[in-house]
Amino acid sequence: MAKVAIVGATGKVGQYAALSISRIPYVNEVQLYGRPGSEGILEGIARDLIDSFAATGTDSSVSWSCSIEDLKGSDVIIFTAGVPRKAHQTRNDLALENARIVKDFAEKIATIAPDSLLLMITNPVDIMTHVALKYSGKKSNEVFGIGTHLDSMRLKSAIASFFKVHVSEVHTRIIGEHGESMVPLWSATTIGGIQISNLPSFARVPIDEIMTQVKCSGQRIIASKGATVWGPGEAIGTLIRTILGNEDRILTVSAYIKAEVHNIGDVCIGVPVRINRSGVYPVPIRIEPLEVRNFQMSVEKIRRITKEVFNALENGEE
Ligand SMILES: NC(=O)C1=CN([C@@H]2O[C@H](COP(=O)(O)OP(=O)(O)OC[C@H]3O[C@@H](n4cnc5c(N)ncnc54)[C@H](O)[C@@H]3O)[C@@H](O)[C@H]2O)C=CC1
Ligand SMILES: O=C([O-])CC(=O)C(=O)O
Repeated sequence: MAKVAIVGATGKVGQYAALSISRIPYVNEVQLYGRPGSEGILEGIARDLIDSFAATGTDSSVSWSCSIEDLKGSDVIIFTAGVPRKAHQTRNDLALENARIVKDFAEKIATIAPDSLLLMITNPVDIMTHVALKYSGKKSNEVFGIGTHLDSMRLKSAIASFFKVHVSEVHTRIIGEHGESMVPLWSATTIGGIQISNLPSFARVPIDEIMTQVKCSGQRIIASKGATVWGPGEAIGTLIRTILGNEDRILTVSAYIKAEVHNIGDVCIGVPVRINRSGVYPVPIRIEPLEVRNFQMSVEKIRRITKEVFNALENGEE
């Protein structure tokens, strides 16, 4: 059984993540953590969550706290604290503001929760994952981000809809930045176990249209309803279930790579990893030359912004 804590639990994603993880049978304690002063709202969220349990037969305990020491003993800490973007912004526009929040938190939990896995959601998630890794001093398998898992879900739905098949028949993944430079791996996409390019109808797939839809999904949802909530919340649920069930599934998350993709590394970015109870393990892969080139460009972009953020954090820049 496991204790899972949510940092940023008063936020929109934090609240839905709480509901989503409370339904995982391995979770016996959900801890809602918020900034000092948010005790009242945390209590309300906890009560509302507990009200749902009688209907779902959920049997976890729910606690709330504004004291960071209470995160001690968490098996996994899900980090959703920070500013979300407005529809006219890119995720990278949030980098420095959110990096300061992540750094402060990572330094504190280094001693409070040295054994916890840390799942980053806050955007820009690849850069926040690297900031959390650096300042928490944790091992690289213990700190990871939701990365391109949600983008891969979005692509999977779009492909299933085009081919009129159940989503479970589609296997695909997107690697790279959770953002504009993301790279769909058509070479790793199958429908009913058949490589997608071996299906005659592949020629009719509107690839550019589908990728625009995937890339703009977050922005479109933010423009119309203010925030993306259920997609990320369910993605968080899948990741936590995979970890706590020690499932060894291969999912695409933001992880620190050394050289696993064609010798490209020293960056936190979306890649296929094997996930289990002790964390994430990037899977060495070989992909098509065009995919390598696009991944390399995505890596260079993320490395550059990460470096700028690290420099600004070290120099105390505003
Ligand atoms: N990577 C992904 O796939 C996704 C990432 N996100 C990101 O998750 C983050 C949260 O999004 P929402 O829940 O919609 O935002 P929200 O505004 O509803 O919630 C933000 C949370 O962060 C806390 N917070 C804000 N400033 C803080 C500070 N200085 N120190 C400590 N805590 C602070 C707030 O109290 C609140 O709990 C954003 O950065 C958003 O971009 C959201 C959806 C998907
Ligand atoms: O678009 C955003 O800012 C939120 C997010 O990362 C997503 O839903 O993909």
